Amino acid sequence: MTRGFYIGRFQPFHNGHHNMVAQIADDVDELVLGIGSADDSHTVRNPFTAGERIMMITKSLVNTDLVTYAVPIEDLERNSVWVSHVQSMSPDFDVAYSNNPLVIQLFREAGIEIRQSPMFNRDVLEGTEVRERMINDDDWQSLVPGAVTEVVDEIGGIERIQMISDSDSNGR
Ligand SMILES: Nc1ncnc2c1ncn2[C@@H]1O[C@H](COP(=O)(O)OP(=O)(O)OP(=O)(O)O)[C@@H](O)[C@H]1O
Ligand SMILES: NC(=O)c1ccc[n+]([C@@H]2O[C@H](COP(=O)(O)O)[C@@H](O)[C@H]2O)c1
Repeated sequence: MTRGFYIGRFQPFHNGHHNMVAQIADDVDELVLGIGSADDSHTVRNPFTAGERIMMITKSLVNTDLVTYAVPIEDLERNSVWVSHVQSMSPDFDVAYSNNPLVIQLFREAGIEIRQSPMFNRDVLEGTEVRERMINDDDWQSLVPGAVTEVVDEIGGIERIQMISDSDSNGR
């Protein structure tokens, strides 16, 4: 039995993340999805709460042939103890997945196996691009699983991100 760990901010969970999970599913029996920056929400860069991101992920992966756990992980001021913090919040895992250079470095230094994946269609499958389209009333729905569109509708996500962007001093 192998359990993997995949961390991201998932703001929102998009088709690039979904493809990455589909690929990871070939390697592992179970997967923990770490919801990074769990303490942040209501900014342009991090518009959705940890709870909202749990809904997006759980509903998007309902038909995936994999046991999944979504676990919120708050940020820390100290990178040097971040991996221990992650381990303290997550079910045990054998291998971590990320394409983020800092995350890769921290797991490596902690002696944990880390795997990267190719980027899928990165010119559009990027959280920043999805959020820009939400703000500008462009087509963001084609970049995310159908379940994410439903969650964003349910929580009034478009109204929220447009409001934040209007009043904004938060970075994108
Ligand atoms: N299109 C993609 N294909 C493969 N992996 C991706 C893709 N987009 C993001 N990832 C990876 O998924 C993980 C989580 O990504 P993250 O939540 O930061 O999304 P992002 O699209 O990079 O968002 P943002 O633009 O908001 O920073 C990171 O390791 C990231 O490199
Ligand atoms: N010191 C820390 O709190 C620390 C260090 C490395 C990564 N992280 C988090 O891990 C997540 C990585 O996800 P992304 O690949 O989506 O950036 C982010 O939420 C990031 O803030 C936090």
